[in-house]
Amino acid sequence: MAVTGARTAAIIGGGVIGGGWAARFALMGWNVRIHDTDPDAARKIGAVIKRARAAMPGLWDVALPDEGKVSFHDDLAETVSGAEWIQESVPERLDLKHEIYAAIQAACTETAIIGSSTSGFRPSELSEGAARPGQIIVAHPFNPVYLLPLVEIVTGPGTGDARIERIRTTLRDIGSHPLFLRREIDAHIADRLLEAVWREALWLVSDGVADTAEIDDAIRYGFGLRWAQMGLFETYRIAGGEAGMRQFLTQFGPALKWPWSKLTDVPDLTDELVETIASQSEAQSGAYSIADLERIRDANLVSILRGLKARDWGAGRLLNAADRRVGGAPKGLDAMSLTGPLPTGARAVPLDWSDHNGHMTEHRYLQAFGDATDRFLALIGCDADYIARGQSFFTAETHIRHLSEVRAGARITLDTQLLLAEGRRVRIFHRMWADSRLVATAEHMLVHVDLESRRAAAPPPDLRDRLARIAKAHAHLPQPEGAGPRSDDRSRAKARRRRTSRSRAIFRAGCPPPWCLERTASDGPGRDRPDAPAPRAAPAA
Ligand SMILES: NC(=O)C1=CN([C@@H]2O[C@H](COP(=O)(O)OP(=O)(O)OC[C@H]3O[C@@H](n4cnc5c(N)ncnc54)[C@H](O)[C@@H]3O)[C@@H](O)[C@H]2O)C=CC1
Ligand SMILES: C[N+](C)(C)CC(=O)CC(=O)[O-]
Repeated sequence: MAVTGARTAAIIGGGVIGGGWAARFALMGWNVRIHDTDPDAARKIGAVIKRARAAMPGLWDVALPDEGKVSFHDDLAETVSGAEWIQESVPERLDLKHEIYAAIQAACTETAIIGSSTSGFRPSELSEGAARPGQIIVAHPFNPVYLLPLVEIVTGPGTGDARIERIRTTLRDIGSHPLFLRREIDAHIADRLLEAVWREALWLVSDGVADTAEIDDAIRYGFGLRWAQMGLFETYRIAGGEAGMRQFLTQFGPALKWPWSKLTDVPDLTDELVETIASQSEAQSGAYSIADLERIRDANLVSILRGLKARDWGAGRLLNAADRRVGGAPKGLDAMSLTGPLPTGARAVPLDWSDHNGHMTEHRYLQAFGDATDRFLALIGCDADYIARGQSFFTAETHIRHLSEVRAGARITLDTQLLLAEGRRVRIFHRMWADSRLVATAEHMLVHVDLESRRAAAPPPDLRDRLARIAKAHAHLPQPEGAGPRSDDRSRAKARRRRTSRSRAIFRAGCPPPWCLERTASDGPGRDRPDAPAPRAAPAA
């Protein structure tokens, strides 16, 4: 049953949270065995995994491992036998959880980690009467488990250093962020905070101060936006002005003694209050089904997380580190075969790259091809250090062909053929594949430039040598279908165009002056124009 080399996770209870765990493990390449007493569990988890496939892999800017095999088992012992990580996500009832651990420990290996998704029980409560108490820990995730990185870890005295290290590395391997609690408390850290806000929100409704939509607006238009990127303490540090946190505490400390919040006082969930909240919630969100809301939530979270990723901040920084772990160090040119197009990208299509037609939108093709160009340039030595030393390539011309559609979550790979490396000019041809389907191609004309003068300049010998090595190998490859004419035909055509339209073309706003791009090392100084403007195209890197 197991795919060779893949690790195995067992999920006991595959509801909202167990389904999310199953999706995260499977999409990170683990084989996943699921045991759930609900006969409808396979359908429900299938829907979660489908949603996760569209949303999760695109959070990474590198390709994730091949998806693991997901299987369903009626027998709990069969589910957990030989599994490395066993995640219990049955309803929040201590007696039920105890029953489940007894059955798990009778069948699992002693080295397996048994994590509980419990929102509030402590490890000492969970492991009461267990055969091996140290084996059971709290691993509390956040919904949706396949997108949110946080997992609160609460261990007990018997957990042991070696197991703690395995918990840390395993969760990092699946792209999660383990937050180890210093000691056990009811409801860990996050649910303690959430519960306080939740209680206040219920009081606000119960007291008729606000309805459910108004309370949600207070969060999503205000402090909710701040919390996603800086949390509470960093946010309030800024609110103290230049004097920071000390000033904030001095200024707002007294308010803590005022009756602003109801703290542990809980409103009675009378039938009337339940009806009030349920009908307000229906008026607020009833236009959407739960499945619609889950899709909208996932798309919003992906955009927020990818935004934070671009800023390399908070959860985004975490994801960038996960990219480096999953993608590993990129191969250099010397480690590559040059007999075919060079591999220049592999990733999944992010959810927020989709448009109203339900497939990857136009400008994201340019982004994916632009990333492939950057990778190609890094391979020939034009990397961040090279650019910092004052030289780079600018893209002067791009031609993209869309051949077949791709949807969010689809894995795409890119490869690059060098068509021309002559003087300052480099012409490359990228192909984008989804499985074995050619979905798009892009041809780019790049010009090597001096970043000080902003003008075309000959590349240095080491860079020219690497280009020449690739060019020699790629000269044996057939001209790709859809590529522009070869350089000889191109030069002749351009020369013709130059004769007829040079004066009109040069100064058209935003257009790179063709004569500037066409100059080659063999052009000689006689063709230099003292009034030549710099190429105006976007930088490639
Ligand atoms: N829903 C949430 O937002 C979060 C819940 N949690 C925790 O995760 C755990 C599970 O919660 P949910 O997924 O929300 O509940 P759920 O009700 O959606 O899922 C529970 C699943 O367990 C299955 N189940 C019940 N008895 C079983 C048994 N004896 N053997 C195998 N499967 C059994 C049910 O059929 C169901 O599919 C709870 O401990 C909860 O506190 C943690 C984080 C967030
Ligand atoms: C409401 N809840 C206590 C089950 C919430 C959690 O445990 C975490 C979450 O995802 O909000």
